[in-house]
Amino acid sequence: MLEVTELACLRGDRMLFADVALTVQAGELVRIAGPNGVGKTSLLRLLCGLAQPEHGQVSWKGQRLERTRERFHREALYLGHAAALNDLLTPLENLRFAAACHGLGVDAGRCELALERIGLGPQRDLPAKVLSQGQRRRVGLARLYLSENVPLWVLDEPFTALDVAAVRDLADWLDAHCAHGGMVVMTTHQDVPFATPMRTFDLAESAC
Ligand SMILES: Nc1ncnc2c1ncn2[C@@H]1O[C@H](COP(=O)(O)OP(=O)(O)OP(=O)(O)O)[C@@H](O)[C@H]1O
Repeated sequence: MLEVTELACLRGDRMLFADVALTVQAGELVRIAGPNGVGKTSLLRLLCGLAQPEHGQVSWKGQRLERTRERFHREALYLGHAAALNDLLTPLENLRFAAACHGLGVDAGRCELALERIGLGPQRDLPAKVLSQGQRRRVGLARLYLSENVPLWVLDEPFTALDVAAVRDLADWLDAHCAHGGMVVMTTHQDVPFATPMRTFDLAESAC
C-alpha cells in the first residue's frame, strides 16, 4: 500500500498544495485531477521519492520511503510526461537502456516483444529522432509491458499523443494490471474508458 500523509509541496517560493492525504491499495486505479499548474506532476514526483516534500511523508508498505528506497525502486515504475529518449538510439536500444537502468534485467527478445505489443515493431531499429510524437510516447510506454511484476505504476499523462486504438489498448493494459493486484496512480486530462472503477483525487481541493 502507498500512503501519503500531510504532504505539502513548495516549488520556488510558492506553496503549491498542503495537507494532502491519500492511500492507494492493491487493485486500485487513482487519477490525480486538477487544472494546469495545480501541482499534479509535482505530487507524482513526491510519491516516487524524486523530490522532497516541504512537509509530510510518503510510505510504501508501512515504511517511510526514505527507509525503504531500494525496495520501493524495485516495486515502483514512474513514467514522466516527456518521452526521455536518446534520439541517436533506436526504440529497441532506448527500451533496453531504460529497462537496465530500472534493474529489470530483460533480454532483447522481451524488449522486442514489448515494442511489438505497443505497435512499434516496424520502427524498432530506426533512430528515435525520426519517430512521430505518438511513436516516441509509445517507446516509453513499452516499459509497462516489461513491468507486470512491478506493483505500483505512477504515470504522468500516459495517454498524451496516442491515437484512439492505442488509448483503448493502454487502458486495457492498466485494467489488467489492477485486476492482477497492481496499483496505478496517474494524471490525465482525457476521458478514458476504464473497466476498473477509477477513484479521482482532486488536487485543487488541497491547493494553497
Ligand atoms: N523548479 C520549479 N521552480 C519553480 N516553480 C516550479 C518548478 N517546477 C514547477 N514549478 C511550478 O509549479 C507549478 C506546478 O507544476 P506541475 O507541473 O506540478 O503542475 P501540473 O498540475 O502537473 O500541470 P499540468 O496540468 O499543466 O501538467 C507550476 O506553476 C510550475 O510552474
